[in-house]
Amino acid sequence: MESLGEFEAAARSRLDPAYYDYFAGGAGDEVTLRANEAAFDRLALLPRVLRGAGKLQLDVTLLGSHAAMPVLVAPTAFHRLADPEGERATARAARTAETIMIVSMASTVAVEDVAAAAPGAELWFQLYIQPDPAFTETLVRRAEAAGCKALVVTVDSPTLGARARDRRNGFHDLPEGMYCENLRDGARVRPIVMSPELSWAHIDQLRDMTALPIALKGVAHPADARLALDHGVAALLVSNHGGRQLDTVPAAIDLLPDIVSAVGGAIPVLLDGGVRRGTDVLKALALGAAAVAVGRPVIWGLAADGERGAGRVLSLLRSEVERALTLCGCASIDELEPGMVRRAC
Ligand SMILES: Cc1cc2nc3c(=O)[nH]c(=O)nc-3n(C[C@H](O)[C@H](O)[C@H](O)COP(=O)(O)O)c2cc1C
Ligand SMILES: CC(C)CC(=O)C(=O)O
Repeated sequence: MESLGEFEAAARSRLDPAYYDYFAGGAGDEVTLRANEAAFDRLALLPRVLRGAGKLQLDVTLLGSHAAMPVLVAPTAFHRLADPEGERATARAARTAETIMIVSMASTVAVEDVAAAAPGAELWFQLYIQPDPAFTETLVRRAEAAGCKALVVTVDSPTLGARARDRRNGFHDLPEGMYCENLRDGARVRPIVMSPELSWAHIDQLRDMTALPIALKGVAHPADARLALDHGVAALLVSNHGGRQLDTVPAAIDLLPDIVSAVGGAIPVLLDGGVRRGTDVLKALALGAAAVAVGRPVIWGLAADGERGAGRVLSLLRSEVERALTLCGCASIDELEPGMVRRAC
């Protein structure tokens, strides 16, 4: 398969339609879901020429973790719905691509087992802070012990987005025998609680609880980006949750410039949402992202062909980034700058 679009088609033909809809769908009228991809298409790249470019350089170091390319695996739930090996397969694919996998708190393989399946993989852990601080601490300790190098706290989910496809399909529970393994607490599996009561005080408490760097995922407003700096956050992930939470939030790539300017280089800014081509990666990096993450494309790879499919998605993106960078007259991703991106229409 030669493009991420083909992986989605292959995944769709293999998946139970209700699972396909869960993975593919968004909230409300899916305005934001569509906008994420469409906004990349409205941006044009302006290449430089005759630059005597040297050897390609795609490596990035983020929060002390190394990635051989500026494309990370975004945290997505329920990988065993796509492949029996689930997150084990994803972690191995990420390790082969030498990139960072952000393990979802809602993974269907326990974080310890994800780590054990892919020794040497660079893992971060995505956390929904739970109202019970003792349980949040249990999750943090498990992520630390499993070797995760950062916590990615998702802050765009004070409640779950309204997902019409799931309602229509009656999809609200994992099938028999599949669980959110990180939510096990003795004999029971706890539900994930999304709470509107979370505040910056919870971020401060988390900072006191752990030495791991904390990234916030889902910051959209520049004022919140500035507050994040005041609260010692180590990175921001600009994201609208792939259009699955509040509908009609702007496309992720359209949110990026204001967040980058609010942060003023103090901490790295990452982005996810709608990245489907190497050229999308370049646009985000040129506009100031330190790296991007991909959610659905990895799931499509996983559903199409397990570890190999997820690996192929990542290697396709890598080769697209390499070619686009060379065609832009650049050797290193550090040479990308805002002047190379134009609004196309
Ligand atoms: C099926 C699915 C499950 C997701 N699960 C989580 C999750 O557990 N935690 C989280 O913070 N974000 C979750 N997300 C959001 C992703 O991390 C990411 O923001 C989004 O997928 C990026 O958009 P993209 O799919 O267009 O690349 C999920 C997204 C999808 C599609
Ligand atoms: C609610 C979770 C289990 C997963 C999630 O964040 C999502 O489906 O977007």
